[in-house]
Amino acid sequence: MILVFGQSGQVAQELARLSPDAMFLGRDQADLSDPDACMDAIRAHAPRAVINAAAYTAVDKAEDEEALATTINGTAPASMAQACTELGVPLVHISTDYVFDGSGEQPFTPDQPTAPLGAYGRSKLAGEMGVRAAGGAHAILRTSWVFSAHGNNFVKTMLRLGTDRDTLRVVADQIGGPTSARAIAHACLTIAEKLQEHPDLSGIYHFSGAPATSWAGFARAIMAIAGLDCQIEDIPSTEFPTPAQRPLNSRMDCATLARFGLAQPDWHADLRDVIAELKGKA
Ligand SMILES: NC(=O)C1=CN([C@@H]2O[C@H](COP(=O)(O)OP(=O)(O)OC[C@H]3O[C@@H](n4cnc5c(N)ncnc54)[C@H](OP(=O)(O)O)[C@@H]3O)[C@@H](O)[C@H]2O)C=CC1
Ligand SMILES: Cc1cn([C@H]2C[C@H](O)[C@@H](COP(=O)(O)OP(=O)(O)O[C@H]3O[C@@H](C)C(=O)[C@@H](O)[C@H]3O)O2)c(=O)[nH]c1=O
Ligand SMILES: [Mg+2]
Repeated sequence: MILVFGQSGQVAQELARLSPDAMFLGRDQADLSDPDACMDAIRAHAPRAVINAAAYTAVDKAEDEEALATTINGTAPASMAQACTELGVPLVHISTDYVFDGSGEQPFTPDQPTAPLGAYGRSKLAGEMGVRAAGGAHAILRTSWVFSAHGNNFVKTMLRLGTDRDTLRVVADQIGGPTSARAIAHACLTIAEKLQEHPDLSGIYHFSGAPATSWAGFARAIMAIAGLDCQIEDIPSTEFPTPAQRPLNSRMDCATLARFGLAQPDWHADLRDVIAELKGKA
């Protein structure tokens, strides 16, 4: 059995669709603010692989709650990895582009130095280090700009705002790869299967949607596909102040994912699917 931490999140819900036989632990079954409980859950269920799809993802709020974010995103994954190492089963752990400082214009490779700009990024980096330190079979999958029909995400925010407003001001100097939760879930399952036979493939991998765009570019695509008459005005990040600073360059080089037979997903195609799904629900 594959054990998944997370139940209500974007990636967890897509994992449930693709792999209904997996076991999903929501907050009630395993609270990541109690890392020992996560360790105990793995020991108790003795799965053949573990996927961690739960995290503290409120980027701005993390600035005020760094200790809690660090327990959930740093200590809990480290404890999961220790339990997985004991059992000899692989852990697939999801991380973020926000571990980088966003300098330059080239895509970051997995081995490039990290330097998070905010508390969320620091907490996720702590998780990466904890997972690696446990010394077992693992994949750290760094992804970015996750969207889906569930939960909170930029696509749903834009659809909501775009319905009421004629224009929206959106940052155009942060560049990255929007990634569907569906594609991430598929990648996690593929990697979890392969790592069981090939623990030598352990390491950090990048997985983000292509082609790279800005949040403003992504917003325009959302309005176009949804048929909403809302103009997107390009603004610099300096005109959209937020408690946490975001990286300007979130481009990630995903080439090494080919080791698992995975390529970058086309976010346009996935965005069409998500918007169609949301329209179906409405
Ligand atoms: N969202 C994004 O844009 C990006 C996300 N990532 C990473 O991808 C992964 C999946 O993110 P995504 O699906 O978007 O996340 P969501 O924000 O959609 O969901 C987060 C999940 O974590 C759970 N969770 C939060 N705190 C706890 C806790 N203390 N104990 C147990 N569960 C908890 C939530 O449960 P509940 O519903 O009960 O709160 C929820 O199921 C994370 O590792 C995230 O860091 C990486 C790049 C971009
Ligand atoms: C709503 C809105 C946002 N923005 C900007 C703010 C921000 O720079 C950008 C995206 O807004 P969000 O709130 O979705 O950003 P954010 O929550 O920081 O998204 C991040 O979440 C974490 C979990 C990750 O790991 C990252 O990969 C990334 O997806 O758009 C505008 O410019 N105009 C607007 O009207
Ligand atoms: Mg957000």
